[in-house]
Amino acid sequence: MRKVRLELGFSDGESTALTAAIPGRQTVTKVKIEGVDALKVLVKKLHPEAMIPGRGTPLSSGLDLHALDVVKAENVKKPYDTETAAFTVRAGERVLVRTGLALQMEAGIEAQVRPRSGLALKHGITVLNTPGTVDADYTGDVGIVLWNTSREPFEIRKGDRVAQLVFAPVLHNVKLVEAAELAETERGAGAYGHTGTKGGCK
Ligand SMILES: O=c1ccn([C@H]2C[C@H](O)[C@@H](COP(=O)(O)OP(=O)(O)OP(=O)(O)O)O2)c(=O)[nH]1
Repeated sequence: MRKVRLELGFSDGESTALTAAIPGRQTVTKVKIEGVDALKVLVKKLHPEAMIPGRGTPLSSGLDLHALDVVKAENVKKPYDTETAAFTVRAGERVLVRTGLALQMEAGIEAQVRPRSGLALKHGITVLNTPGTVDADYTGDVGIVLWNTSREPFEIRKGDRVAQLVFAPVLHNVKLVEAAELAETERGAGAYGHTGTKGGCK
């Protein structure tokens, strides 16, 4: 008989350890967790035509974000333009795609705005500041800084899924402590190609 130990850490810093006996030389191949609620993130429509994002498949990391309108940088504060059905992003141009949605997240969660790979590969459409950071305490429109890297204009219709939103854990309680010296490491100050590109790592 062998024992395995599982430790659960909670958001308030508490933790609990569970110990279970497993017979003989068997290994644990599956851990099933029940009774754990999904993390809830509030979403508010800032315009009735805004669309709530969803996952393509249950285990998709991202929820696809739908375009409500498209504005240039100087017009981000303007009211939504829901009269225009299709917006053209010129070759090389960057725009803000507004979703008409606002979020409210608990401390410890951030949302990241990321490109969709199909649009990137087929049309050269990416998110310029990827991953865009949506702070837990930001309650304005979730925007997508979209960049048409191609030589062709790209059309965005209202409702198109042009980027994806990934929720991720983030540490807020990190304190920078000034130090005169840092401990020695194998890498030291080596960076920007320090380990090369050929062959395997040692
Ligand atoms: O792709 C993005 C990036 C940012 N934001 C919103 C949410 C985020 O919380 C806020 C500020 O983003 P960030 O900190 O990246 O921008 P900044 O240029 O540093 O502005 P600020 O001074 O407002 O923090 O803008 C988006 O909606 N989409």
